[in-house]
Order: sequence, then C-alpha cells, then structure tokens
Amino acid sequence: MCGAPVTRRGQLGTVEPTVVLTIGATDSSGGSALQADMRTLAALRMHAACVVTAVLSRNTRGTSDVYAQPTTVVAAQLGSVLEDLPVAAVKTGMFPTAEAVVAVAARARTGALPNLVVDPVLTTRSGSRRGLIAAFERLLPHAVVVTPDREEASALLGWEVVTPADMAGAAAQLAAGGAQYVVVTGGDFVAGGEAIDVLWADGAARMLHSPRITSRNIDGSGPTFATAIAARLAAGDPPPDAVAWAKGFVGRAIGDAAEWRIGSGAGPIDQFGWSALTLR
Ligand SMILES: Nc1ncnc2c1ncn2[C@@H]1O[C@H](COP(=O)(O)OP(=O)(O)O)[C@@H](O)[C@H]1O
Ligand SMILES: Cc1ncc(COP(=O)(O)OP(=O)(O)O)c(N)n1
Repeated sequence: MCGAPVTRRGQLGTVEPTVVLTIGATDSSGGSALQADMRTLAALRMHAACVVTAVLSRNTRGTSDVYAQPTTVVAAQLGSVLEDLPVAAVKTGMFPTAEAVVAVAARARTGALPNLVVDPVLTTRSGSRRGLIAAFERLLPHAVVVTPDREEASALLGWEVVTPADMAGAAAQLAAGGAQYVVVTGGDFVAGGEAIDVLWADGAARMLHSPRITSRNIDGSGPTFATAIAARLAAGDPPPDAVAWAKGFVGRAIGDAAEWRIGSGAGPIDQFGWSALTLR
C-alpha cells in the first residue's frame, strides 16, 4: 500500500480511520476503562486518541488504588489532541476529581468535543462524591448521549433507581438536565432472561431488550457500550441507532467471553470476537 493515496470513508482507495477520543483512567488488568475503550475502537477500525485522567491499580477482583493525574496534565493532554487530531467523537469515563470534570466541561462548552458520550463513572479519588456529581451536572448538558447505570443514575438524581419504570423516569429527569439522549443501563438488573436498558429519545422512553447472558466476565461492559455509541456517532448514525447498535455489540462481546478464565474474578469481554474466530 506504500504510496497509495489515503482517502476518507466512502471513497475508493486506502481508508483513513476515523478518530475517536476517549478520556478516562487506565486499568492495569486491561479489562475496563481506557483499555476496553481502545479495544472497542480498534475492533470497529477506528483510531483511539486517549487522555489519561487516572491510573488504576486494578485486577479482576477490584480496584486497590487510584492515582489521580493532576488536572493540568489532563488539560494538557486534551489540548494536544484537540489542536492536531480530527476528532469525530469523544467518550468520557472515570474522572478522579471534580476539578478534572470541570476542565473537560469547559472545553465542551466551547464546542470542541463533538458527538460527546458521557459514561458518568462516580468513583472519586479525592474530594466528595457530591462535588463530583455537581461537576458532572456541568458536563452533561454538552453530551449527545449519557449512559449511567442504575447506581450512577441514583447517585446523580438522589433517589433509588430500581425498576425499568424507575429507569425511564430517571432517563427523563436526566434529559431535562440538558443531555440530548440518555440511556440508563440495567446490566445488573436480573428479571427474566433479558438485559433491559431504557433510552430517553425525542421526548419518550423506550425499553431496549436483549438476551441476558450468564457470565462472570462482564468487566468493561459499560465502557464498551459507551465507546461503541461514540464510534457509531462518529460514523454518522443517528443517536438512537448508535445506541441500539452498541447494545448488540456489547451483548455479543459478553457472550463470546463467557468461557474465558482470565483472573479469578470478573474478567474482560471479547470486543474483537476472538472466540468466534478460534472456536467456531
Ligand atoms: N449479562 C449481560 N448480558 C447482556 N447484556 C449485558 C449484560 N450485562 C450488561 N449488559 C449490557 O451492557 C451494557 C452496559 O450495561 P451495565 O453493565 O449496566 O453498565 P456498567 O458496566 O456501567 O454498570 C448495557 O447495554 C447492558 O444491557
Ligand atoms: C475505578 C473504575 N472502575 C470501573 C470503571 C468502569 O466502570 P463501569 O462503567 O461501571 O464499567 P464496568 O467495567 O464495570 O463494566 C472505571 N471506569 N473506573
């Protein structure tokens, strides 16, 4: 391919990958956080630019330490990426401090973060959780899609989100706070054989159903889902289509990793479809 012209999608010739920026923590186990985002983007043939907010000492049994990057370092990474790379979508994950969220929100306010997907992970390294929630309230209005799970939605809203009806109410309330589309995910909601998420789109709640897979390997499901949404937005999908597609993608990735035994706890999922390649 040396010397071949590089062209954009939809044209003939070598395809140049779309760039998606992911902002979040690194995970030493490789299962979740930035590593899950990067695998997802690579599987979808997109280039991942990465802003590191924190370094997690983590394995399949849990997180033992969080080292927060100084906010100046987060802002410097973000500035470097944005002044040079053609970022088509942005996904955010874990922020260790409210200050780091506010720094990213300030950039979002200028319109510098296109197709923003916010996964409001509420683990904090320093300061109060309340401070982190207040900071997210400044970021969420700039998001195209917000993807809290039930626990995150509960914390953001101050009431307990339990049932699918609660998830619909929570999604509506979060959308009223400014996000265009909200998906409250219910991966941990065990009722029947379905994984139920609730999407708030265009003034109404829709239940999204998929088969619920029994597996201990679910690490990185949340980041994978949010990043796949960002990738599909970057490719031009309308948000509801991007969400539906991402739900299918993450379900397939969970299912394909169900037999893996990487670590003694919740292991990674199979974004690349490796199991399908080797076993079927
Ligand atoms: N066991 C499962 N089977 C099928 N889909 C799942 C399963 N667990 C999670 N999902 C899906 O993965 C996505 C992430 O959801 P969730 O696990 O609730 O997020 P988080 O990891 O942030 O808590 C959602 O689309 C959810 O429905
Ligand atoms: C410290 C820390 N822990 C977990 C995550 C990812 O959170 P979540 O979105 O709940 O996704 P799962 O990996 O649990 O599916 C994180 N970013 N940081």
